[in-house]
Amino acid sequence: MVVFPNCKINLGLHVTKKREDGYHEIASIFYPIAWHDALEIIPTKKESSNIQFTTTGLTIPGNLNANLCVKAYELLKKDFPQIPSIKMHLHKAIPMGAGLGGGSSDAAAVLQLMNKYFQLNITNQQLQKYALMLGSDCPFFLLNKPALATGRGEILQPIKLSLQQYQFVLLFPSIHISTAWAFQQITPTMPEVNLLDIVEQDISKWKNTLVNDFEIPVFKQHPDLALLKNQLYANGALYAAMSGSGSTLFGIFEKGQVANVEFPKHVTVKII
Ligand SMILES: C[C@@](CO)(OP(=O)(O)O)[C@H](O)COP(=O)(O)OP(=O)(O)OC[C@H]1O[C@@H](n2ccc(N)nc2=O)[C@H](O)[C@@H]1O
Ligand SMILES: Nc1ncnc2c1ncn2[C@@H]1O[C@H](COP(=O)(O)OP(=O)(O)O)[C@@H](O)[C@H]1O
Repeated sequence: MVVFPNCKINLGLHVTKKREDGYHEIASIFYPIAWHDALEIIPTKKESSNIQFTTTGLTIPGNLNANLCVKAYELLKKDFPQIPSIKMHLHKAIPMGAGLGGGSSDAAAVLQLMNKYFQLNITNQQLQKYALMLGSDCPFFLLNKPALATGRGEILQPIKLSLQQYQFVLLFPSIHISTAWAFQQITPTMPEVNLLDIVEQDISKWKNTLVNDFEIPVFKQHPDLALLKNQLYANGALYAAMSGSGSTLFGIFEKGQVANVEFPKHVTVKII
């Protein structure tokens, strides 16, 4: 069985509080974006290990056994020993360390796929708990609809927000940002604005109101990213920002406006 996990962008992101457990409270609007990996699971006869995991596409840093897909399999296998041995293949297309949540999306897909394929009958509520054990972004991908995220990112309030009439330009400048490092750069503060109020307004108003707290420290470390954001606006973006802890910048354009846009050669450009 093959599925195609997608990524997300953050429309506004505030880091509001540091918690006792080392994580931070955030407030952000998560919006799904149709840039996909591909993931296949095939049950197999029991071999030396429970899971044979292979990848193609972009090279994923770190040991294969540390991959979130393998961790998701092992997490369920611990509680559901009836899960058979499997072959799992991931074709990686979503950039990593990019603020797009690709790894979390893959992990959420493994949880959902195994629940369905092996008829584990895990409730949505329990799946959300497993997902949060794998990553703060992971529960969002079980919902995969526009939502206000609070807490670590797992308290999700679905919202009515459709940006289907626009085109998205995503720019990945091949800079890998560590999420843990990005959080450490921030002094948490409660925002004076309300994200839900802002996204209800016309997109032309977002430029001066919708803020990602990570932009200041990440742009300070990588000034080229601020230039790329400016380029998105110079090319006619209605709204432009960094996604999550970076380094991907996105611009939201009127359809048809994107054809004339040009960006530096070293940047991966995805138009959706
Ligand atoms: C910043 C956000 C915004 O959507 O996304 P990305 O930029 O990574 O895509 C998320 O909060 C990232 O979620 P995710 O990438 O799943 O993070 P995790 O694996 O849970 O945590 C990685 C590290 O980031 C820090 N962390 C993460 C989430 C959070 N609410 N508070 C934190 O302090 C912790 O130091 C943690 O050890
Ligand atoms: N399936 C996976 N896809 C991508 N990265 C993974 C995966 N499993 C583990 N990782 C690790 O997680 C890191 C962050 O990846 P990712 O979730 O894509 O970043 P971000 O949340 O910043 O978009 C990677 O550099 C990699 O070491």
